[in-house]
Amino acid sequence: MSLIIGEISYTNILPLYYHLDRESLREQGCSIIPQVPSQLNKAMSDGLVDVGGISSFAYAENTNQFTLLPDLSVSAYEKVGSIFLFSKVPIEELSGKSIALTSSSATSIHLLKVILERFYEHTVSYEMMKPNLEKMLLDHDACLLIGDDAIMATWRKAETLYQYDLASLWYKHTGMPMTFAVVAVRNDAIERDSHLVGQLYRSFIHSKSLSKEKNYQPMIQDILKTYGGEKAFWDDYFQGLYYDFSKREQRGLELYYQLAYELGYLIKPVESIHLWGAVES
Ligand SMILES: C=C(O[C@@H]1C=C(C(=O)O)C=C[C@H]1O)C(=O)O
Repeated sequence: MSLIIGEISYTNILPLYYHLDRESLREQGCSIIPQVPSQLNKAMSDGLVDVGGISSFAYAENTNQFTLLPDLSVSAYEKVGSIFLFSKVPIEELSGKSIALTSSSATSIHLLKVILERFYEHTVSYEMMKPNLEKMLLDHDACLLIGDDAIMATWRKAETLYQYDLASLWYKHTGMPMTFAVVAVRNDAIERDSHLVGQLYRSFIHSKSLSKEKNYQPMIQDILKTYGGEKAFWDDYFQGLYYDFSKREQRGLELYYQLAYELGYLIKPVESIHLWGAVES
């Protein structure tokens, strides 16, 4: 019995992992692998990771192989605070321009495409690049960064750049929340080790509840040591993120999947979001 657990190496998902009972999971043969979302998405779809946080877009590409753990996500309503388009021109003027996209993302790069193509009717060229604001903007008109790369970039970006929060743009045009990450488990891992998946699930829920109960302290104290910044910034950041996955967040995600499918970014439509233990209707 063992599980390989993926852990997104960005602070946004930390409340789900911070209070995990790592000791007990390790004793039962589990290992935890920290990687950026795009790497975890691939590792999970290749069967190298069994369970963990992944891009919500990656779930849509693997609905036949993955099941979602209920009540867990990284979602945002009016702002996310760590997924930004940095642009040399206002967003309305991006048609015909080139945009560099961070290679660490799957959800946000497709969300940006949906927003620009569907809501602004822009035709834009894209290039995937390693996350680095300065290098990305050398040969491009705009760039998309996520996670801590985006946060750090806001701390040092030039005043001349326009900055757009993708959750705010999505909310403005749809009135819906956006779910960036979900916690998925491979169906073969459920068949093999459902007891351990259950234990891990309860530990995720415990971590989420305890993180909220403690108002994200002492997690923020640790983040300050690693990343710096102001305590007030991190307090505000975590207050703006939602870690539940209620019907409302699911409806927002379904709309995103539908638009991504209509624009050809998903090969198959997502018929339904499959939650572990949920009765199929
Ligand atoms: C909230 C964020 O969401 C992240 C964005 C992801 C993506 O774009 O694929 C994947 C996982 C999330 O942790 C963030 O990057 O800040």
